[in-house]
Amino acid sequence: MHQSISSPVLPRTDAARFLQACKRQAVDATPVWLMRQAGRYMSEYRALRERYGILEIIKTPELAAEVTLQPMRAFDLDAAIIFADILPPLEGMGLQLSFGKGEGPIIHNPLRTAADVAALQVRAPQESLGFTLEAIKLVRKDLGGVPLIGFSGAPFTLASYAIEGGGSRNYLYTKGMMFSEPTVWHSLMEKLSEVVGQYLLAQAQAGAQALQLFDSWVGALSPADYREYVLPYSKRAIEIARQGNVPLIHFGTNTSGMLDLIQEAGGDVIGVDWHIELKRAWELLGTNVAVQGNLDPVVLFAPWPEVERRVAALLDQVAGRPGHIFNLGHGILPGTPVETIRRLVDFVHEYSSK
Ligand SMILES: Cc1c2[nH]c(c1CCC(=O)O)Cc1[nH]c(c(CCC(=O)O)c1C)Cc1[nH]c(c(CCC(=O)O)c1C)Cc1[nH]c(c(C)c1CCC(=O)O)C2
Repeated sequence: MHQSISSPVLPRTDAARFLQACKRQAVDATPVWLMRQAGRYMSEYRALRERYGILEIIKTPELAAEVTLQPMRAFDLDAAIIFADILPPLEGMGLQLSFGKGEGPIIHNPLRTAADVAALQVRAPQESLGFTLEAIKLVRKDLGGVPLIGFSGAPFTLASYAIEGGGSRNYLYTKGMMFSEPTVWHSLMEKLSEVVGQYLLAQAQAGAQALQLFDSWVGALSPADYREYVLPYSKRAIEIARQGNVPLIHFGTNTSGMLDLIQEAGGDVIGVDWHIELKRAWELLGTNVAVQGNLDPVVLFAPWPEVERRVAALLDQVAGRPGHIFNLGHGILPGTPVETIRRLVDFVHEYSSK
């Protein structure tokens, strides 16, 4: 790979802010980063995607590092997130993954039987996911002190892709295994919690200064099912990751009815979506955690004055309480205007520092 592909990021922001907020310390301005901040809404990303597939980018550390830096050069963000995806750990376990054109991820040999689960391998992340660990080391050199977030899918969300074979609306096969074959389910979740925990820990050891666990689809479960079939495994993964001694953000969507359980599973920061007022979420969670969120990503398609009004209202809800990290409630959508992102990041800093 040619060296000149990545140029360093000049830190404009106060590099300490994001990690201070994770620890609920006072900050000069609310830190902001955005889930899926590298991606198709940026022309720089689309240009690289014309030449390389998404898995090719993820598995080439120089390219993954470059894509990680693209939004950092364009916006005054307070943290970078390593460019990867939640699904490659499943490849390491023996599942065949591809990204179909415009259809999202496909697992070609989904898990359906006890034998499928028994055949899954638990390999060391250094062996199966070394490319992301390498990308973390590369990108740290160019970040000028701005913190880098490593991440993993959570056991439930990974199980849902592994069992359904892709995205899903009703999780019939996933819940089918959970409800009808609980022994198989528990054995799968045991393996996944080990893989996820070790992967997060390895990312911290490679240089990630914070970690995020994405349990994107866990809101599909009832609180009772979460408690019985998921919580112990997310908790186990987080316990392993904690040996890395970096703050951990525990994120899910549609979790308003089980925030207490998400918190019980662990995390220094709880990520919430827009189905609950941020202030109310924080009241339910109590004073021992920081919060991240929670603007509806579709708001960013509105005219700027409307975006500004809503962002100000969100910041007002939690003003004066240390430990808020501004983010969307879920990932940036393709087609989001780049100029709105630029104004959003600057406005969060400006408004919250007054
Ligand atoms: C569920 C999930 C996935 N991947 C991820 C999640 C959890 C977060 C969430 O809930 O949104 C996480 C993810 N995926 C990607 C990142 C990169 C880091 C960042 O946030 O900038 C992160 C953090 C790159 C990606 N992962 C993917 C893209 C787009 C693919 C492309 O470039 O063609 C990117 C930038 C592909 C992907 N990957 C996944 C899907 C469903 C898809 C297809 C749908 C889509 O295109 O958005 C699985």
